[in-house]
Amino acid sequence: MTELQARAVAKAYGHTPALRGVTLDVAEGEIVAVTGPSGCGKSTLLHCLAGILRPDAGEVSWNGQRIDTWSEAARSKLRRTEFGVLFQFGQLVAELTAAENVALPLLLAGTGRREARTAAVSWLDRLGVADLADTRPGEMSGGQQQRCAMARALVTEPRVLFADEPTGALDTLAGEQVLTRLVRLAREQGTAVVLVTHEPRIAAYADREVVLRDGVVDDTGLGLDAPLTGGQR
Ligand SMILES: Nc1ncnc2c1ncn2[C@@H]1O[C@H](COP(=O)(O)OP(=O)(O)OP(=O)(O)O)[C@@H](O)[C@H]1O
Repeated sequence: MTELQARAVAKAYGHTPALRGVTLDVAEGEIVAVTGPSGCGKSTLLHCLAGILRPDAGEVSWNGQRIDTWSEAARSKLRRTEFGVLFQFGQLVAELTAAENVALPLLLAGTGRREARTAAVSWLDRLGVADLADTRPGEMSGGQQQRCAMARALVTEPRVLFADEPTGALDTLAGEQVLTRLVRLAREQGTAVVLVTHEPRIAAYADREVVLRDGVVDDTGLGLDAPLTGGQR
């Protein structure tokens, strides 16, 4: 069943068009990689799908309901409940321990402290960093921080996780290890993932790859192997 739909989504920053009519469906539990050259609109599309940005034209729907017309408060609530968002730099709160960081979305949703802590430690364990529960981000490696950020993005068991180059700050091997774990955990709990990445290797973990080029979906079927006429890969 299609849960998330973008219809002819367009978005410009001033006179710079970023998206020029993108149509895309994400089914329940589907893992979709969004790839394409730098500047082709990947992050903008992710932000529009997640309700962070409002498109200038077109529609974004979730479970058959149009969400791009919702208020900022309603879209923000959706991101705290049914959606999860993960960026390249995990953006952990420096003053909080790993467990406190991961528990935060649950506490904001009204879960009790003890229950939130238990769930946080369990997710840290699933990401392989339970031993860091009482450690602050400043004392962790980049990969460890990113695992904690992933635990925090998954602890609410979102229906869709939006991840923008989530391992971009890690070296290839560390990035791939963290990502395979993320994909496995998402599959286990039926979370759909929209994953923005530059890396064709990483896109291989997805069920489907959507290639953007100059703000539109490239459906030539040539993907990233197509010769480029401009821009960088
Ligand atoms: N805040 C902004 N203000 C102005 N222009 C922007 C802004 N964000 C993005 N753009 C422009 O919109 C276009 C699409 O940017 P976007 O970040 O969505 O691409 P991307 O494919 O994610 O790029 P990258 O792979 O380099 O991260 C680019 O031309 C970019 O320069």
